[in-house]
Amino acid sequence: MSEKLTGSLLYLDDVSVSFDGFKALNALSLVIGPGEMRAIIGPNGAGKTTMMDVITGKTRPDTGTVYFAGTTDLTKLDEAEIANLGIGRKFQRPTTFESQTVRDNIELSLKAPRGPFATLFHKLDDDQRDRIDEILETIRLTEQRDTLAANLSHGQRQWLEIGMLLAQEPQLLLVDEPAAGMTDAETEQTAILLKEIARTQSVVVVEHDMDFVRGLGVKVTVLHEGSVLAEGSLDHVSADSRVVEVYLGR
Ligand SMILES: Nc1ncnc2c1ncn2[C@@H]1O[C@H](COP(=O)(O)OP(=O)(O)OP(=O)(O)O)[C@@H](O)[C@H]1O
Repeated sequence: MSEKLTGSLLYLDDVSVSFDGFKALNALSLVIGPGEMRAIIGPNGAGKTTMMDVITGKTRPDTGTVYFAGTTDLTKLDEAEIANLGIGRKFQRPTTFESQTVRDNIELSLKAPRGPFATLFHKLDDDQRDRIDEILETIRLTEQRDTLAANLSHGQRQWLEIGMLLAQEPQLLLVDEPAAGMTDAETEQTAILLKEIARTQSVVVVEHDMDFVRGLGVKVTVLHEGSVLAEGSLDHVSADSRVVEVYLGR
C-alpha cells in the first residue's frame, strides 16, 4: 500500500462514474488527511455531488479505488454501513424534526443504542448531557435550545443539522453548500463553526460562495469535468489561468 493511502482518512484514486456514456467523474484522485478540512469548488456539472455520492455509497464507481481510514474499501459497502463507519453527510434539504425543540433534535440524533426499546427506555447519562450542551455551543444554538426547529431561521436550521450530524460522532463530515441562502453574518459564523469542528474531525465542504471559501482558509480542490483541475490555497488556484477560464472568470 502506498504511503498516501495509509496516512489518509479518505482516499480516492482513478475514480470514474458514467451516466449513459457521460463521464460525471473522470479518473478522479483525491486524498484527505485525518483532521483536515478541504473545500471543493468547481463549475456546475463538475462532478462535486457525484463525488459525494461515491464516498457515501449512493453511487458505485465504474472503476477506481475509494478507501476510508486507509483500510476500508467503501466501494464494497452500502450507504448505511458507510454512515456507521463514521462518515456523515449534510444535504441541503432540511432533515430536522420540525415539531421538536433544538435540544431534542440533537438528543434524537445521539449515537446511542438503536431500536425502539433502546430509544424509549434509554436514559441520558451525564456524558451525553454534556455532549448535547457542547454541540449546542458549537452550533451557536444554546440560547435556542428550547425553540422548536420549525421556528429557527434558515441559517440556524442549517447549524442544527450540522449539530445532528456531530451527535453521530462522525470522523468525516461531508457538507454540501452550507452557506447557501444564508445572510452574510450567518455565512461568517458558519465558516467559524466549521473551523472549530475541523479541530476534531475531518471536513469536506462543497461550496460555490468564494467569500465563504476564503473565510475557511483551507486547501481548495477545483473540480472540472470530473477530475481535479487544480489544488492549493484559494489564492493559488485563483491565479491558475485554467481555473480562471473554466470557473472564476465566468
Ligand atoms: N443520475 C444521473 N444521471 C445522468 N446524469 C447525471 C446524473 N447525476 C449527475 N449527472 C451528470 O453528471 C454531471 C456531474 O454532475 P454533478 O451533480 O456531480 O455536478 P456538480 O459539480 O455537483 O454540479 P452542481 O454545482 O451544479 O451541483 C452533470 O453533467 C450531471 O448532469
